[in-house]
Amino acid sequence: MSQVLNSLPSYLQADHLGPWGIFLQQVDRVTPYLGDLSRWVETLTRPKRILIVDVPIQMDDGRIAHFEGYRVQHNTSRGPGKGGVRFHQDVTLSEVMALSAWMSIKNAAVNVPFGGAKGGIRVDPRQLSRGELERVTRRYTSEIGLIIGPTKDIPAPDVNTNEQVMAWMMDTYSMNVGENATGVVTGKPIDLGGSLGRREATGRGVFTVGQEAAARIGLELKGARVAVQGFGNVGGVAARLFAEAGARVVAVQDHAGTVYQDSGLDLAALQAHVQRQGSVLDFPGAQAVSQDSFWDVDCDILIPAALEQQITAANAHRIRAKLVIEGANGPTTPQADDILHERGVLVLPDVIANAGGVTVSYFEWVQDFSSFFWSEDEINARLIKIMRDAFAAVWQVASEHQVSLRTATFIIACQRILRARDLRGLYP
Ligand SMILES: NC(=O)C1=CN([C@@H]2O[C@H](COP(=O)(O)OP(=O)(O)OC[C@H]3O[C@@H](n4cnc5c(N)ncnc54)[C@H](O)[C@@H]3O)[C@@H](O)[C@H]2O)C=CC1
Ligand SMILES: O=C(O)CCC(=O)C(=O)O
Repeated sequence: MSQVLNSLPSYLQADHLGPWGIFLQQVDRVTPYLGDLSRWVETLTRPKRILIVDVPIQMDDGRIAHFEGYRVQHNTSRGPGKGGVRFHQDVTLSEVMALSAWMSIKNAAVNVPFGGAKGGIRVDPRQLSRGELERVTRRYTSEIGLIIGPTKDIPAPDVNTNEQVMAWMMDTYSMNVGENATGVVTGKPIDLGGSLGRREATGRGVFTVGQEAAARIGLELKGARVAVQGFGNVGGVAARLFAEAGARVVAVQDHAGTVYQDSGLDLAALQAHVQRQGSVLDFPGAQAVSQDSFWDVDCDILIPAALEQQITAANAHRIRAKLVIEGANGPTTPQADDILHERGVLVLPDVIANAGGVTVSYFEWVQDFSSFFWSEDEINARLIKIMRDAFAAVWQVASEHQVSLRTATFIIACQRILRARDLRGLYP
């Protein structure tokens, strides 16, 4: 690690092997390409603002339960903080810090006028009743209300949060400030100022850049074998779009199980099964395989669309895909990245591959401010153009510097962020 990283305060150094540590390693890799702007690079290694909140609620049985919540604003040089909120039993500060930093990079990579932020609550929402979930959401929103707002920091859905959670967040914030603040969150229901196309946007972005990358490496999508980890908002939509393009989705893994079908899974039936049963487990007609065997599946395209640190030095050698498209944030460790690179596997990094969601969140925010709503065709066309242009720029920088697509995305994004920082200057 460089001297910049050694000079960090202890709470930022605590977790070199966790997600934040991975982000720091990624910054280390990009620094040599930043020229004069590298004098500002330490900015990226110190989140602007970290808020840790206690979220007490009354459970249905009368007990008082406390949950730990976070909101981290990594960088706001290019605009208000923007990024999702995750409800998961394993959420940590390191994770939320890294996720907020990847938002800064992602937002700059697709050039939407936002900084990076992210939030989370350390809670397993599957263990909560609907009433408990609503109380946790509303209390958390009030607690982070100190720092969020339509021009300050705008949350959105992430793992285990959805349109309903965004509706509760918007309503709570609006009640607290005494006005209808639809622009405080994105990913809302359409009836409350949400945008057409937002629900599918991340998966559509994954598919769009996947299409571009496949064309560059001569991989025909028709008949291509696809394996997807995570069958939620991102993985579910991406799988469907690849299947619609003629690919065969042969394996799907979620938190509870892995299903495999050599002839291709019936995704509509699988989606209905998940709605009913809560997971892909026991999907009729498919073969159940162990969680670990997922990495050995014979496929051309692998889409990790669940959580961080899934592709590691322990399984990267086993991956048979030619193309990995990171729907999830941070699914590949730096060691695994190097192994895949040496093996000639092309990795489309999260910071560009899953930027479709925040791109349509940007459209939603703009529509809320203007109270003028666009058609779904208009939204999808604008989304696809932004994703294709961003991909082309990343591809060009990667070729120019002979670096990975991840480092190329970081070069473009860090230059934009640090240029904005430089232009703002220091006060006084
Ligand atoms: N929702 C969005 O718009 C965006 C999400 N992302 C990222 O995409 C990833 C997935 O997010 P969503 O689809 O929104 O979440 P989701 O909550 O809709 O779905 C998550 C999926 O991952 C599965 N999963 C959870 N733990 C797992 C494990 N240990 N092994 C295998 N599968 C597991 C769940 O069963 C579920 O199918 C996350 O990394 C998130 O940060 C990135 C950009 C935008
Ligand atoms: O739509 C957004 O604002 C952010 C989505 C998100 O959390 C992500 O891209 O990881």
